[in-house]
Order: sequence, then structure tokens, then C-alpha cells
Amino acid sequence: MKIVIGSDHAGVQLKDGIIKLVQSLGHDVTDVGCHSTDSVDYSDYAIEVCNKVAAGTADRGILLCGTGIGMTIAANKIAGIRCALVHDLFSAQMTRQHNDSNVLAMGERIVGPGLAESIVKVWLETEFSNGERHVNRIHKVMELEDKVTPQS
Ligand SMILES: O=C(CO)[C@H](O)[C@H](O)[C@H](O)COP(=O)(O)O
Repeated sequence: MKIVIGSDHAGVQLKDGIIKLVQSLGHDVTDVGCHSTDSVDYSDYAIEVCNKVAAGTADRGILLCGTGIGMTIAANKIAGIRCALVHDLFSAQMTRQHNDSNVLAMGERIVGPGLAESIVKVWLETEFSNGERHVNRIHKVMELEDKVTPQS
């Protein structure tokens, strides 16, 4: 698969190990930055990663920041993106099987490199279950992208 990865300054130290792992699993990796611990805005990297996934120039995206929360909030505002914030192996498996997540977010201030890399491996290797109930639920969620006004 084509994997695009991005981080802010608070996630950058996890990034190199994850890139090496993803490449060792046979995937093609595009790193959109950042490349130092100088302070940057997570939103810029979430947008760049998710635009590539939404456009189909990448199959999946990985986002890293301090908690993964800012990246997740930004990512899920982009049409076509289902970003999952994951810090355990069970969620990594479930979000692929049930949610067909196409972007994974993690926080470097929450997980160490060993767990983060195990999460990435499970997330990359778990297929969507394609179960009818999950497909229906995902369609309902994705239809929200066409509704511009919150319903009361
Ligand atoms: O957006 C976040 C939290 O929701 C990310 O964890 C950021 O990486 C974090 O806020 C960065 O914090 P900093 O004080 O600017 O290093």
C-alpha cells in the first residue's frame, strides 16, 4: 500500500521508527514532515496527509502528535476520512474490522515506540470485515459530510 505519514513536533520522535517498520512490511511511505522538534501546527500536517488519502494518492495515513487528539479532530473534518485515535492493540484491530478507518492517529506523549509500532502493524494488517451492519453504519456516518447544518 501507499502510506502517507505526518507529525507535529510532539510526534516527530515516533515517526522514524514507524516509517522503518512500515517500509519493512513492504509498503511505500511518503513522509510529509515535520522533521524537527521545533513547534509547528498539527493541523497543517493532518490536512496534508488526509488530502492525499481523500484524493486516493495514498491508501492510508498515519498521524502523530502529542496526544493524537488534535490530529484526529482535524482529520475527521476532511471529507472521506475516517481517522481513529488508537493507543491499544484491540482498538487497532476493531477500527479496521468495524470502521474501515483509513487514517490512524497516535500520541507520542501517551505511547512508547514499541506499542506504537505494534499498533501500526495490526492496523495495517487487519482487513475491514465488510459486514453488512458495518457498511450501513459507515455509510450513515459518511452521509453526514453532506449535511452542513446541525440538526436539533
Ligand atoms: O493537539 C494536540 C493535543 O490535542 C497535540 O497533542 C499537540 O501535539 C500538542 O497540543 C502540542 O503541544 P505543545 O505544548 O505545543 O508542544
